[in-house]
Amino acid sequence: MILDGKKTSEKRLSLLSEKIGESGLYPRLATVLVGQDPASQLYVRMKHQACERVGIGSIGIELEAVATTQDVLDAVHRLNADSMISGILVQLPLPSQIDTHAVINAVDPAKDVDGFHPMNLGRLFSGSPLFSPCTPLGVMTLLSEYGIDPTGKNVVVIGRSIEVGRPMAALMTNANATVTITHSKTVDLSSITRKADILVAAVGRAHFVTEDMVGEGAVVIDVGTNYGEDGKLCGDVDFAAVEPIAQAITPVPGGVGPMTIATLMENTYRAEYLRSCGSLV
Ligand SMILES: NC(=O)C1=CN([C@@H]2O[C@H](COP(=O)(O)OP(=O)(O)OC[C@H]3O[C@@H](n4cnc5c(N)ncnc54)[C@H](OP(=O)(O)O)[C@@H]3O)[C@@H](O)[C@H]2O)C=CC1
Ligand SMILES: Nc1nc(=O)c2c([nH]1)NC[C@@H]1CN(c3ccc(C(=O)N[C@@H](CCC(=O)O)C(=O)O)cc3)C=[N+]21
Repeated sequence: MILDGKKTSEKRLSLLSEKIGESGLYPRLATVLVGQDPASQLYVRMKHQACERVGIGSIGIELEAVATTQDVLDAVHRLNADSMISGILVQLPLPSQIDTHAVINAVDPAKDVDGFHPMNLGRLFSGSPLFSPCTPLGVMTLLSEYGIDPTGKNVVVIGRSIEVGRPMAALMTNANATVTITHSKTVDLSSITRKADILVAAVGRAHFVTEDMVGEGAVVIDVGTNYGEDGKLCGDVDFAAVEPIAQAITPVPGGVGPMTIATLMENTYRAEYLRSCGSLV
């Protein structure tokens, strides 16, 4: 079975659009883009388009590639103080001269729709999340839409980044899975991945997950977005080889990527909703 992230995200965006319309609220997302990396520009554009589709206002702050940490912090502080803004997203990766941790830490946790602020990660890890990172939360939503319950399942996550691997493991733990996180220092990776009922690949290497690494009937989630030499987008999983033995698998494109964007929209609405109830100050 193919887990269709494109279709599922369309469904979620339509529902969200109705919900926003009925709420009388007008959420607004601010994106901060530093430099002119074409992939980052594309992603930011996609986020603005999704905003427009669901009735979220959006503004884009663009800074030069030579911007300093202080320049980015100034932009973030202005957005924190701006009562018109519900959510803030600083597009990653930032140029190497910028202190990414300082920037993430500067975002008001109540506007942190990416869920990368230590307070939000701490809440996620303690089992009472406020905002969870969009990519792993989008994976949870996709599984739930297909009726796949992680309870009691062996989940193996390849990758331990703050953006994907670690929060993925935390969300799965909160959903009662038994979780193993693996990374580049893991010994005998395939013996571990073969035991997974649900395998999540967030490595950043094309065709990294081959059929010998996957057990019969596993659910395979491919987070990778790699651009091949031909310029085409492909995931971390060798789809053609793994699909026949998997119970369910996400394609790239059309899998986790669109779910990330839909989840960002849901988090932004949530930020505005919580603010309107006075749940967050
Ligand atoms: N679809 C979407 O919405 C999104 C997709 N992505 C994509 O997901 C992928 C992962 O992203 P991200 O987590 O940010 O990437 P990072 O580069 O931050 O993390 C990659 C992880 O993979 C691990 N790794 C690298 N090589 C191996 C190996 N040989 N064996 C086992 N583990 C290995 C690294 O281990 P170590 O820690 O030891 O270095 C690291 O933990 C990328 O392709 C990215 O583009 C990311 C965000 C959103
Ligand atoms: N602060 C921050 N938050 C992020 O969430 C964030 C980020 N920085 N930096 C980069 C990664 C990557 N990311 C993706 C979003 C959508 C698709 C997506 O929709 N992909 C489409 C295809 C897009 C295409 O045509 O290339 C798909 O897979 O079908 C992919 C990847 C969010 N990220």
